[in-house]
Amino acid sequence: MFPGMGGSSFPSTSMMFQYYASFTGLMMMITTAINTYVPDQVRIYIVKFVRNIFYGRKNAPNTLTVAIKEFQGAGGVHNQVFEAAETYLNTKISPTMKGLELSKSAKDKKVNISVNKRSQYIEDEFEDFKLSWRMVGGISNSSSASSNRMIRQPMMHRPGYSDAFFQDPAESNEESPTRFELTFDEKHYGKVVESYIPYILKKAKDLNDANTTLKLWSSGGSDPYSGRGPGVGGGVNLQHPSTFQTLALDPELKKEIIDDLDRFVRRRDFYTKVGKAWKRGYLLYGPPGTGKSSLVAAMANYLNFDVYDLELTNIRSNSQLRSVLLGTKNRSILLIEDIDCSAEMRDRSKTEDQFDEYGRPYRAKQSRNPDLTLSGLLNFIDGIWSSCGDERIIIFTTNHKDKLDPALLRPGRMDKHIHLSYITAPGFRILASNYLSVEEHHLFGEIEELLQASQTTPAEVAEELMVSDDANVSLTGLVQFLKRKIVEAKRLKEEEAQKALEEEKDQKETKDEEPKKTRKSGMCSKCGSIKPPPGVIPAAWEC
Ligand SMILES: Nc1ncnc2c1ncn2[C@@H]1O[C@H](COP(=O)(O)OP(=O)(O)OP(=O)(O)O)[C@@H](O)[C@H]1O
Repeated sequence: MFPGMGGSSFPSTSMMFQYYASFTGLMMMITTAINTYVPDQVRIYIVKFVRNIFYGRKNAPNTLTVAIKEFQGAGGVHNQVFEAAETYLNTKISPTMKGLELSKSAKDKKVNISVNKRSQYIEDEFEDFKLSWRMVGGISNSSSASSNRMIRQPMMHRPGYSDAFFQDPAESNEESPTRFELTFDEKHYGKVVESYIPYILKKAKDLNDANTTLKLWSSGGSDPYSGRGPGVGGGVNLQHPSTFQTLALDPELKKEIIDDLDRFVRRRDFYTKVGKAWKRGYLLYGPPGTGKSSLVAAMANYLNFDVYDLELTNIRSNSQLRSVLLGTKNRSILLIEDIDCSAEMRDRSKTEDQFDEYGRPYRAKQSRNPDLTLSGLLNFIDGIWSSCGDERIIIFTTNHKDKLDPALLRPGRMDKHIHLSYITAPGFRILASNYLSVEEHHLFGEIEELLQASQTTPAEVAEELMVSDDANVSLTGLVQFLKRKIVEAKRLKEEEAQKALEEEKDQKETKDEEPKKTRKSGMCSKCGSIKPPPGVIPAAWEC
């Protein structure tokens, strides 16, 4: 009979709770005391002892823990196994887990559920054995601190696997690199390496291919040595809605670009066979507002590639550039915009005008690295990508192809040059359909004629089409805008012609005046020498 049970042989429910609470409290106290006062080596012994009681000395599993670091090697290249594990483990979520996170971007079709992997063990089963995952190390924050606490409490978690976590307690400090620890019975080592890890890589690739949320990484602002990744700041979801459907481009050009991309992603074997890095370079050029950035986003959305926006002005040294490049993932686009605005990338033989032909001031984009030249940058990218990159695209954009360093324009340097120009009738129809949902309208004919007579960018048309949801209002506004634009262009042209005429006249007058001036000042009209030869009258002599 239990104390406090009265005449009954079973404890009451409230008594049961009391016993349970006391037992749990006692266990917690013991655990805390062990963790605080018992040295690690003694704890290992206790864990082994308890494990042998559970399993018997012979049957106790010998667990093995392997570390999968976020970055590999001294250069800090992304470890594909780590990336794959991160993606894969989100499929192992159960509602009882701690740190569940829900998110949804405007682009996602459904709510994404992920889990804070630092806060717990995630169990998995493969074929006939079990494995346990946990993320440790990295940035010092509360969640990593809590994961470190778990390392120090093996008795509270999976006695069979505990001693592996004691292998190197010092490694678990908060400054250690972020990594996954994968723990399993060592007899399955071969299966893990040969089957389980390849299975995770494949599974993660399938998941990534199906996932439409792309990332835009920027090299701007973040400190590459802060430990938050090698030089590329935290990625933000790329929510640029541009796709090949929404892009106002001539259909042939659109098809050409899509075919080129398809061909590129299909040709892994070809690149391996010819011993070339699997990469492709595009130079997008054209006036502002013709859709260069929109095309980059459409390409990323089409291929499901992340975009790394490399801001050259933030690059201070070659080692930083190297670090940034090494931080880029496979299946990604490296974007370098407005390459002509970077003084180092310009053709130095061209005059440094203050304004471009579109009336826009040149943005002073000076790399902080005086050693960085265009050919240096290109060689660097080639070298790094040849050795460690796969399935990469590099895109340069410029408003001024004519001002670029010829090194970039040399045949074979960029694989494809794409000219984005002023809008044409098919492009306009795409925008009208996207913005106003109209496929046909009585003003279309007039608008198409006006577009032909003007140099109008898709950005300008898009702005007019957004004025009202009422197609009549927006299209009438567009007609007026185009008419004004044509009148204005005509006026500017006349003004320029007038100016040119006046300049020509001035030059002629100056030329006519020059000999007179020379005579007046007593200078030779050919060589400019001031002293006339002896016996020559200053007003009329020549050497
Ligand atoms: N070809 C296009 N198709 C659809 N929309 C476009 C196109 N070009 C421009 N736009 C619209 O104009 C906006 C600005 O265009 P975008 O930034 O892509 O031009 P850009 O050529 O990159 O300009 P810049 O040279 O100034 O960087 C886009 O957000 C989009 O709304």
